Amino acid sequence: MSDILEQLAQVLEARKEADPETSYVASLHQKGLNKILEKVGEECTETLLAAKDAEHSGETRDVVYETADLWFHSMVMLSRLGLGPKDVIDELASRFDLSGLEEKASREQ
Ligand SMILES: N=c1c2ncn([C@@H]3O[C@H](COP(=O)(O)OP(=O)(O)OP(=O)(O)O)[C@@H](O)[C@H]3O)c2ncn1[C@@H]1O[C@H](COP(=O)(O)O)[C@@H](O)[C@H]1O
Repeated sequence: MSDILEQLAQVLEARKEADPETSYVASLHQKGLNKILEKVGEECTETLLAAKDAEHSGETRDVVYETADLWFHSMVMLSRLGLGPKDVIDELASRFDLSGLEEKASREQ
């Protein structure tokens, strides 16, 4: 799994107990789950608007920026519920059919 996602998850855990005056993540936790979900919804809308613009303009920078905001707020939501990026990565991995790749690797040896 991405080291960055895992390191960010560790920072998010630590920020649960931080000062809401100085930590954005702590301020979200102080406001509660509904505020965190509101931010996930906002970032989702901003991401899809950026994607629609990108299809017309060919400029993809905003899509990457808004998707990072969406992933970040989704990670705060997961953290709030005692989950982390590993839970999602494991779920994706369980859906991923590795059989074709393993077969190809053994042919190449
Ligand atoms: N990756 C991020 C990150 N991405 C986005 N944001 C914040 O998410 C918010 C995005 O919301 P908006 O775009 O709606 O901006 P806004 O109008 O300021 O937000 P609201 O007032 O509506 O809540 C901004 O305040 C950004 O600063 C982030 N804040 C923090 N992090 C990471 O989280 C770590 C802990 O942050 P603190 O809790 O602030 O120490 C940091 O070290 C960073 O690595």
